[in-house]
Amino acid sequence: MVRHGESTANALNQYTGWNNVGLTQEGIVQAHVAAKKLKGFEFDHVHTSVLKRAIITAYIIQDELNLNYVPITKSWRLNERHYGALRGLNKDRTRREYGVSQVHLWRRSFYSIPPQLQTPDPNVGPYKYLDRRSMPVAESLYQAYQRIIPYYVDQVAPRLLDGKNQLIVAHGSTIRALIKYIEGISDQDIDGVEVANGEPLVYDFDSKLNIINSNRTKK
Ligand SMILES: O=C(O)[C@H](O)COP(=O)(O)O
Repeated sequence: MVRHGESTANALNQYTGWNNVGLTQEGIVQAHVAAKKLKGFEFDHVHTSVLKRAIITAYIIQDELNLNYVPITKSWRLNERHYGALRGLNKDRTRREYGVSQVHLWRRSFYSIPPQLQTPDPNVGPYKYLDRRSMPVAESLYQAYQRIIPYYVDQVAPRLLDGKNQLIVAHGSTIRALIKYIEGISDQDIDGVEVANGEPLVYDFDSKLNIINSNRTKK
């Protein structure tokens, strides 16, 4: 699993969520570095969100590894957690306005829901055929987990059980949800898990999907 390279919003320290921002030059470099770290891996399938910062990172990795031919599935279910009315705001400014602990809760607690949008965004582009009731106005990590894990269970786990290596290129909270599920981390302890841009996280599983090996550093 790889979190996309630095985005233009990351560089401005802005809440992003479902905002569709591109990569910075640094983010492009991080994607190439991630690919170099994955040298030697062969993937049978690539999964990503419908947000371009993840898609471009996935394309860079596939290109660098000469795996352009590998099928890729883009799903809204792998989108970043929806940041509601916080999106586009500067994280330091909200710390000054709402306090450090409130911002920490919004960013890292499993159940805290950020301030909601008045109405969901219009169903256009990749969300054209998404049931309006599934369009979030803000998500806690718990709510995002509810739409991310079914994707993993339906699309990733069966291929793992079939012995297929896969690459997931997604977002900080998407990957935190997947780590929580895969490692069985508690609702409280997920609070301390951070995912850096462009740092590949590798899991090896046995035939029953128990983890045999992982490079994730636990604090
Ligand atoms: O959506 C965002 O703002 C970032 O991708 C992740 O933000 P976080 O570090 O606040 O979870």
